[in-house]
Amino acid sequence: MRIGAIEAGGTKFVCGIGDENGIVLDRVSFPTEQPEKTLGQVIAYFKDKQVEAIGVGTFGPIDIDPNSPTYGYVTTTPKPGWSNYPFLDTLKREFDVPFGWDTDVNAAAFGEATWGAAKGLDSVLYYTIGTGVGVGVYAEGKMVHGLVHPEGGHVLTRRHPDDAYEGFCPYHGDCFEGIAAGPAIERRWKVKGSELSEDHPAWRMEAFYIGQALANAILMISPKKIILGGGVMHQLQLFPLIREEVRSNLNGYVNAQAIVSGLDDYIVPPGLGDNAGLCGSIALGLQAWNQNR
Ligand SMILES: Nc1ncnc2c1ncn2[C@@H]1O[C@H](COP(=O)(O)OP(=O)(O)OP(=O)(O)O)[C@@H](O)[C@H]1O
Ligand SMILES: [Zn+2]
Repeated sequence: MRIGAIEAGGTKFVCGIGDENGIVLDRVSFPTEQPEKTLGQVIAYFKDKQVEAIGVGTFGPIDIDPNSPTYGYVTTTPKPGWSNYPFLDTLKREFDVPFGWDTDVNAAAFGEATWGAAKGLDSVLYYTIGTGVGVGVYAEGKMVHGLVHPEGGHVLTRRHPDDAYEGFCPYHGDCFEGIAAGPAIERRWKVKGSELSEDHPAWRMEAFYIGQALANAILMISPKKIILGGGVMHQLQLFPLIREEVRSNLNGYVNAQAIVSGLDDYIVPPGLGDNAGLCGSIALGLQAWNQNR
């Protein structure tokens, strides 16, 4: 079967076709511009693709409450043109198929639980640490929705004693995203993260912040696996440093094998690699199709 998938990011859109096993059959990508233009490209791409469902995993914040009059809207984003934009309705007008709709990170968590590093688990957290920080929560076999959706990038972390950087979050300054996302690394050290050497002190400081956010999440959600993706996590030397910080923050309090002796398998990169987002959207589309049968 052919499932359409849209991974809508703040900088680029990825559209693709996948099958019911999460295999990506085709993909294209274009920059995120004004919604009329970008969604026009999305519609043109899917026009002749004969998909049976479409899954959308998108940047947010978004309205995911099916009973809300603005369900399927992007809500308060500063992204020019996208604030209060009826993203989902624009697509529904063109394609008479079931639609799945969730945040990019909830979708990625779902995709990883369906086909990736958390395959078979009913509980996983997915972090993307890139231009921003997003957290997807999949718990008890469902993507977590509440008042809105989880916004775990904006939790507060204690400051590193040697860190003078003020943070860039327009809402909170030095929240976790403000102090640990890619732009924070670049502004603090005056060089792009990708150009810092593997043993630069930046990575210990980065792990210090990520380790706190993860320890908090472990205490609050008790996930069975934590997956860390996004541009910054291409720095694989971060993984052992983060595990060390998590161990030290929890300090023996959480008595589970995964924490006590299994952190190497507990805090891991995406099993689906750079397809985590797109596969998540395929999984959303497949779920919508199944619910509609
Ligand atoms: N190899 C790398 N090492 C360190 N930082 C990197 C690396 N590659 C990209 N980054 C940083 O990650 C950020 C881009 O993140 P990503 O590639 O996940 O894109 P994005 O989709 O725009 O981010 P987001 O998921 O927040 O929308 C930039 O700040 C960039 O400097
Ligand atoms: Zn913030």
